[in-house]
Amino acid sequence: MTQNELKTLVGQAALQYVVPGEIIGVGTGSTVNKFIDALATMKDQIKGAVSSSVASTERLLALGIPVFDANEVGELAVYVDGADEIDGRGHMVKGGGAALTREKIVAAQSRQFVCIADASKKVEALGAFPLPVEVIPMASARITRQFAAMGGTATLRLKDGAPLVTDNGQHILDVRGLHITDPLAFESEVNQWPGVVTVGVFAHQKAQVCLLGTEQGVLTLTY
Ligand SMILES: O=C(CO)[C@H](O)[C@H](O)COP(=O)(O)O
Repeated sequence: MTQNELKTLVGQAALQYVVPGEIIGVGTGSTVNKFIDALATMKDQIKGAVSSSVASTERLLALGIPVFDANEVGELAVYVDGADEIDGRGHMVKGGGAALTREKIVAAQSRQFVCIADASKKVEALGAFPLPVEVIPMASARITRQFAAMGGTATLRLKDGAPLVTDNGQHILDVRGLHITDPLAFESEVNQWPGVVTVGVFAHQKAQVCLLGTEQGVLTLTY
């Protein structure tokens, strides 16, 4: 199976976690796009979605799924999102699509995080994928130095030759060379650095379930 087919498989499999009559938390990325397409087949059974990005909002609305502001709704039963890496305890690296801040907000508002990913995302330890960190632009040079002091090399993410601007109007640093042995402690520490909006380690907002797309079918991992 191609990676695209595996993404379709897990996107469809996530429908089993959709609670009829509820508002669903929806993440961002190519795997989530498959979930959104599948969700459209049961749009009459749900109230709508809370979205983690402008891109997902546009896709949801185009398919006729109402999108609610996070502040208009209470706790969500389930949040479905992809990941760039997921370890054996449900800790993830996210933000390859630059949506990490809103993803963490919607995840925090949800009782259950269902991660959907193809098998290439499963890792022993986080850190091979460059770690996305959303930062306030005026702090990016200092934050780059702080990562250098812990052995990481941060580079400003560009789009069309200019710094990428997130949905929140901020910048993204991608950090290579980190060894994240304690994701909870790492996330807590980096989150405290002035100018860091969100670090792409999701350990406090980890997954409770991962639907992993493999050649043998969908593997359900629980944490
Ligand atoms: O964190 C994300 C976006 O910010 C995505 O969930 C992550 O990058 C995985 O994306 P894809 O499903 O396209 O591989």
